[in-house]
Amino acid sequence: MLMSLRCGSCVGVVLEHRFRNGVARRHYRCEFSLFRPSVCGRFGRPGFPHQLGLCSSVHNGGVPNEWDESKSGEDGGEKFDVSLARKKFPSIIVGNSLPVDLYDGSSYLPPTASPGFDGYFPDSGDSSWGLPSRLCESWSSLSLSLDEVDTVSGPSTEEIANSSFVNEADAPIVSGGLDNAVVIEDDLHDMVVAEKHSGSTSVQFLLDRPINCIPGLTKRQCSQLEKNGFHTLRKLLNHYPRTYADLQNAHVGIRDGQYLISVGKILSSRGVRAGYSFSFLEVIVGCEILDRGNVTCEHNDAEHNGKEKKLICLHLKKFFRGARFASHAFLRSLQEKHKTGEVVCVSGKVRTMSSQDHYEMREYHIDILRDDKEPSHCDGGKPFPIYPSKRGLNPDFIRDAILRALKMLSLDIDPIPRDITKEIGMLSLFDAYMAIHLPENVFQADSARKRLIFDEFFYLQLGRLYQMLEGLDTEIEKGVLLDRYRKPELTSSFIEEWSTLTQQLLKALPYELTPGQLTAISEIIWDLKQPIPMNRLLQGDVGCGKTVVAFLACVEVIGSGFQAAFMVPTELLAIQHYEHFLSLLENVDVECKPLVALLTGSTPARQSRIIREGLQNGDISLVIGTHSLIAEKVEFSALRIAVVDEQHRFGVVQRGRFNSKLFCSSVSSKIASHDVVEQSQSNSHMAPHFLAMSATPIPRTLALALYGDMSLTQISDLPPGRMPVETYVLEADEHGLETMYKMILDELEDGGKIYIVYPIIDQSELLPQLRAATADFEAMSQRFDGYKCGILHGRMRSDEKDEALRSFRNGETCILLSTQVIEIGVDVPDASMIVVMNAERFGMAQLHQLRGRVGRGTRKSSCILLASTSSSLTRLKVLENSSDGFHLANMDLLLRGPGDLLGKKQSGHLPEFPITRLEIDGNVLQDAHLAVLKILGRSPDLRLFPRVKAELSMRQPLSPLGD
Ligand SMILES: Nc1ncnc2c1ncn2[C@@H]1O[C@H](COP(=O)(O)OP(=O)(O)OP(=O)(O)O)[C@@H](O)[C@H]1O
Repeated sequence: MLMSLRCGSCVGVVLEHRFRNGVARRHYRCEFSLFRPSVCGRFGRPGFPHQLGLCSSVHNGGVPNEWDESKSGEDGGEKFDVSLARKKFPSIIVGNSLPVDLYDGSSYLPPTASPGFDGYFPDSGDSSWGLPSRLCESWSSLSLSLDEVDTVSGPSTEEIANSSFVNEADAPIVSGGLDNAVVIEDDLHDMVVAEKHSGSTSVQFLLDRPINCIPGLTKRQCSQLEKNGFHTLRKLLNHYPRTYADLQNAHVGIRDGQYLISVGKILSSRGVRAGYSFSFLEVIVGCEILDRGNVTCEHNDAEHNGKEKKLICLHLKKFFRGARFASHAFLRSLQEKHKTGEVVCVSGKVRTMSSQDHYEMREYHIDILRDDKEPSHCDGGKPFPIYPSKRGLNPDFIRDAILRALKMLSLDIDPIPRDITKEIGMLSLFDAYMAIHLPENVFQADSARKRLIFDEFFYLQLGRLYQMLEGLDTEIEKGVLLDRYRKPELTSSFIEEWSTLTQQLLKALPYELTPGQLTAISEIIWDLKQPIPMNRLLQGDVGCGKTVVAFLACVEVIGSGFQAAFMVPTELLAIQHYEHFLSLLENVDVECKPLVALLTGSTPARQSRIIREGLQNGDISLVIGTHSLIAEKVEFSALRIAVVDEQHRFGVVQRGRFNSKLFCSSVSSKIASHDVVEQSQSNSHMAPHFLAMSATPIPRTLALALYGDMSLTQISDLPPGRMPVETYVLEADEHGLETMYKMILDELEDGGKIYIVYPIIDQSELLPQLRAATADFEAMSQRFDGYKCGILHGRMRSDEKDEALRSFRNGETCILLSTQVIEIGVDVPDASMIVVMNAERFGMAQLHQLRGRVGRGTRKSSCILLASTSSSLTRLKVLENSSDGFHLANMDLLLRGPGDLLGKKQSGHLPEFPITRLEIDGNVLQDAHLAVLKILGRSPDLRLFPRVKAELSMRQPLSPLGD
């Protein structure tokens, strides 16, 4: 229940009483205090800390205050006598009675949480910004301008409702707006929100208003922003910080090679001509940091902030080669880019220099902060946002524009009802925007990050499920579908529901599927039977048996009269899969076996033409191949599933092309069975199902998979009898090499088969430290006399490669010297040892993949990683201790850096703002899934959530199925 009344002591205060179970809670908002602090100084003071707690956000209408407490007791939760109140205050609105208009709501300014962010408001440029004491004036002028530019409307039912949820963990009761007040029980809440929706359209589209609605920006500034892609408020607000600087430089000691992010002043900048065609730029930045030598555990913060700081000099160097870079004009322009005295934030890896406290940075990022900002005395230790640079835009200007945009936000910009986000511990969208741009601390920023990732996942999944529901006719069908999603154990098909061909293949397998494989294939087949294209990532550690699962999926569609395509990144793998599939098919007891083809870059032209014809007329049911499969000339008659192994190895464009190979309506595959002809007719215009496989969940892949709206299937067990691969990290000194040779010999004498992997094919003068496969061939053959060596690398012809692998597989050769060409998918079950030369040259995920080439049978296997630099030992030791691909992917993420904020770039260079952290983001995905089910469970057609629906179509235009 809501009561609206004026505060007796000042103009413009709205007192709201919300009731639940007879308990009233008071919320006070001083609408006008934001404009006129002098009228009522008790409200909206800029100094109020904005309580952006991690999960327990508190926004007392944006204004918690002493008056609140003194009048309403500790939590404002005293019993309230409605009838008495009604007598006293005729303006109180009870039940469905019409509202009494107390004031004109048109001048309403959303109760944004300006307090607490004051420290950040810019103090350059427009002088009315920034100084905390002037914040209210800023708001005042802002509000007026807002009105002038068709500002957000008065608070809607939703607005109040949302803000009430933000306030406390109390009832999800919607209080009435200023023009309407209704008592609503929980389950009616959304209905009313929907009804009142029409009144809040301007709020809904607030984020999509053009950039020129931001008050205080000149026309030139607006066009500058637009030129850089910031066309709307949303675009600007979604320009998230790349990282945050600790302006206090709380580093305690610097090591060589350490990644440093530090704030300091430019001491000098000079462009130096070092030769006719050689020059460099050196910018020296002086940074105050804590002096490690003087820091002991007992020292308190005060001491740290005081005399124990010391100045270090960072020498940022950039080198140029070429006569034109050595000209005076060029060097002058270069050095003038960095002005002495400018305060900057620098990040990059440091190298110690010969003079003490001097460090060199060769690959660095430099961001100009404010000209006048004293690094060590500002912002009270709050993280200072550093934005990705935009060409031609001054970073200060971007920051200012974002702050102005933030001030336009209202509490209710969130289309997702607060009760839902609150239940899963997410910030409201308003809080998330505030906290990502103006965090009080890194935890807040992280919570904001989660919420923003949540949104990405939420709308992707919502779109997908919504489309599925739209495809169903009856409420019962919709209910069943939602139920299955709620209970994932139901989203799998029973073996009896599989096509006859699939069941036959299952019977013919030389082993039993593991529980993980069985669940995976059941889920996939369930998806294959749905009327929308599957988009699924099949993940599992190396050697867990993903291939057979993918084969079964292909066979399922073939058994239903369609075609399947299986794309792998190397020719070697294509041949291996082809032969593997044929061998499995041999044992299948069916009358008409499907025709399988192999298509790679080495397939002779004539043969390739025949295969293409076979695919076009439907004679060929399964084609296995490399990226040749997505060549323009390849057309399918009835492609129903595209499987892509190690999908991250293919470029986005390549994958996209595979995706867009639309399945044509003519179903003419010769294997068509009576099973599913009926199904084929109903969805003959659907895009093919897409199944990606990966044993290396590298962050980028996973992030893309998640953002790319993929369902995830994980195989978490290994076939029985597998033993973990023993891993040894050796330094390539004399002792290490001897140990390695001895281990190889022992293994050979024991009947083992060994891969030796090299980083390069031929010895290179430029890289003398790297061992090469061809150069070592003779030496290895001599050393292990009596054991035949083979060689395999990417420059060999296709048939030579095939032959080399075949010889190794059948035991003719016991040692295979190879490059990383064997890294993906090569399956020789009795290979028992792998040695990786110059292991430091490989990424962790790569090494894990290489290690996965052994231990694929029942024989005990080992892996030797030979490191030629002692500095890489620590990194490699991680592999010694873990055989879990997911863990290693996370370690890679930590060591190489998390890439760009929303996974758009993978820099691998910076420990940037950590928006893509696997473990956490996995949970967020789960949360988003739950939220989607909640929303659709309440309203499958989103009728009750018009704002969610509008947002969905904004983000992901709802296209017809399969488009
Ligand atoms: N259930 C099972 N029981 C026993 N062996 C199995 C089972 N499933 C698969 N295998 C065998 O395990 C080996 C590895 O399988 P597969 O090549 O499918 O693994 P993978 O997950 O694709 O590995 P990678 O990621 O390295 O490509 C193969 O020799 C395969 O025949």
